[in-house]
Amino acid sequence: MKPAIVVYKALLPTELRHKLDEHFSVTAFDELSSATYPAFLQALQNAEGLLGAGGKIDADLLDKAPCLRAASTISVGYDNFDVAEMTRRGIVLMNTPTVLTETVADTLMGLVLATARRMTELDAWIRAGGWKESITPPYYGHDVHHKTLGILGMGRIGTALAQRAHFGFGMPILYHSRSRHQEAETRFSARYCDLDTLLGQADFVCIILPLTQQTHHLIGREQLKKMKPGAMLINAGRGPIIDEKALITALQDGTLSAAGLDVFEQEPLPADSPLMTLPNVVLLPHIGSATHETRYGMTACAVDNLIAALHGNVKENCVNPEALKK
Ligand SMILES: NC(=O)C1=CN([C@@H]2O[C@H](COP(=O)(O)OP(=O)(O)OC[C@H]3O[C@@H](n4cnc5c(N)ncnc54)[C@H](O)[C@@H]3O)[C@@H](O)[C@H]2O)C=CC1
Ligand SMILES: O=C(O)C(=O)CO
Repeated sequence: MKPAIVVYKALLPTELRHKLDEHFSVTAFDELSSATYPAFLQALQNAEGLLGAGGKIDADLLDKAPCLRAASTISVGYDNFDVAEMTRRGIVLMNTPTVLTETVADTLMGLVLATARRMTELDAWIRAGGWKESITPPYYGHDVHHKTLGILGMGRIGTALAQRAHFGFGMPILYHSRSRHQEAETRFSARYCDLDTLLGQADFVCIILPLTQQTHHLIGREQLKKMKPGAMLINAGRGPIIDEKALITALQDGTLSAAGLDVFEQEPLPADSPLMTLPNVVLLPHIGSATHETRYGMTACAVDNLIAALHGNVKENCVNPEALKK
């Protein structure tokens, strides 16, 4: 008999659904809503595998899935999973690094440009009947090329961003990360420094860190005050890395000149968030990796990851290899 799996919020292309069907007995939920949630919980009771995106996968939910052996997330970030609890139960967690790296670095560079050159504000301007004659110096943007870029998190995506900034825009690069990154230093002349130095010297601070206990609210009121006057803050890591209340105050009182955000403390961003009305903010709805090509690559990778995990053939993309030993 094929192992039972539950797929949620995965939007599987036909050929990937067929691939899963060859290996597993699949129960799929395109959306998780109050209408579909009871059936989802019911299906979890026999599921050996779980594949999907988002959601809070904690001990309570794992209790509802007593047969679970592997979970495969269509993302590189896995802060929504209780990894320690999964490892304790011998449940393998798989993710999709690498396939999305270049696309997310493109998004970050796009956010830097859109924020510095006020692209969304000027888009709204022209739609409201404005034209360039009415744009006076207070509405001008700022140069990006040759300005100093600060990268928080010199991992896969941070390095791809450094490559773009160095070769495409001639930007000097500062970075702060858990450890030194030789390739970024050698190939892109990136300079390692502590957080305060980076905040004090960078014209653009780009966050592409994972959300962990250590990075939660890493950027708060004190850190925002340490940023160089006129500097801009870009976040595509996870929303709670920035204290969003402090960010809003800094944007309102001029401590921070502008921000470009793909991620938020609460997602979807609440309609009454002050961020919605601030002109000096560029907002994206967590679409860092959302291109046709990359989302296909991520979904294909997550499918292969689950097949490998449930067939005891894991070679890569395992978040908690200790679980394999249980
Ligand atoms: N907005 C979006 O759509 C997307 C967001 N992401 C986010 O980007 C994150 C990074 O992705 P990758 O570059 O593939 O991961 P990675 O693991 O290659 O890089 C993360 C880097 O952060 C550093 N780091 C971790 N904790 C730190 C700390 N406390 N202090 C300083 N540095 C620390 C690590 O040393 C590493 O260099 C993901 O975890 C996810 O949260 C990723 C993809 C898409
Ligand atoms: O992969 C991730 O971590 C995302 O946020 C979505 O691509």
